[in-house]
Amino acid sequence: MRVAVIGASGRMGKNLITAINDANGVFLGAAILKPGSSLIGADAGEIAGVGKLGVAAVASLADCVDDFDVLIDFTTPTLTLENAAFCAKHQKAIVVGTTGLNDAEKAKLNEAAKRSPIVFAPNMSVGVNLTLKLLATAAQILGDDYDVEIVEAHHRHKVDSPSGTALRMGEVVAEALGRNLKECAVYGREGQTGARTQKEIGFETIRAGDVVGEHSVWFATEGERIEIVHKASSRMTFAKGAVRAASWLEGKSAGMYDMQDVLNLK
Ligand SMILES: NC(=O)C1=CN([C@@H]2O[C@H](COP(=O)(O)OP(=O)(O)OC[C@H]3O[C@@H](n4cnc5c(N)ncnc54)[C@H](OP(=O)(O)O)[C@@H]3O)[C@@H](O)[C@H]2O)C=CC1
Ligand SMILES: O=C(O)C1=N[C@H](C(=O)O)C[C@H](O)C1
Repeated sequence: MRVAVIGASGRMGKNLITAINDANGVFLGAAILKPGSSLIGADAGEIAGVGKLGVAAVASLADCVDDFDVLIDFTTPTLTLENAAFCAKHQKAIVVGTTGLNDAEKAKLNEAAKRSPIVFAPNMSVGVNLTLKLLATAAQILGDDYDVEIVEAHHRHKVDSPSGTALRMGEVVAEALGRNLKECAVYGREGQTGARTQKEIGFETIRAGDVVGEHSVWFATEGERIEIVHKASSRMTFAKGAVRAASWLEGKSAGMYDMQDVLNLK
């Protein structure tokens, strides 16, 4: 399977090229950079630091449309939507790791998934996807007596908050408790907020230094507290998951899938 990486010189882009190079059964078909990048024409393997791979970086998907079967996209919401529309038009599968899409943008991605298969997940690591299962179980057992708070920390460059993973964790817990996250989420308290309400789910965000990604979900009541914690120490965990998703997409029909589908966790 030939895989293309867009945003190839980004934090995830370089890890994705490395993960594709390490994997069996997939190889790098194309690498796409922002138009105007000084790296256009450079070897994608050298951009990623894995040595020459014989794939010169290009400035658009149109420049490499015949060179890939599946695109991996960890970029920005606006660009991801353009890429998904391109893939739908050209019958290519796409793995989307981009976070920070609003509801309207997610609806557009769902439209594209009617024409070609998409794996879309805010976190591609096996550990986080297992954690989502643990959270649903914990919430079902603990019920409304336990206050739920979600704390996440990421590097100083991250542009969206809370993280896509934290929001997905909130959705999973809310669903297990029979709540709608849109109605019960509270983001970053400040000032005279009043006492906590029983059914709110709180989100706290830390942005600092080079933190790869940490998520901690608290279930706290009088007398005890459970914390379910996931800490990523390398972006390769996300990249390997995305490459696994790309392989899994081979032969799939159009539709919207997530990492729970890829990992058979549903
Ligand atoms: N689902 C998951 O498991 C994970 C998701 N993410 C998400 O992935 C996204 C990217 O994160 P990260 O890699 O840290 O961010 P980066 O900013 O490092 O990477 C984004 C890349 O996209 C490039 N880009 C921007 N515009 C274009 C364009 N028009 N054409 C081609 N490339 C373009 C940028 O280029 P330039 O630098 O030149 O602007 C940059 O290299 C975020 O939404 C993040 O939250 C991150 C990790 C894991
Ligand atoms: O921007 C990041 O770095 C990450 N983003 C994802 C998110 O928003 O959940 C996943 C991971 O935690 C790293």
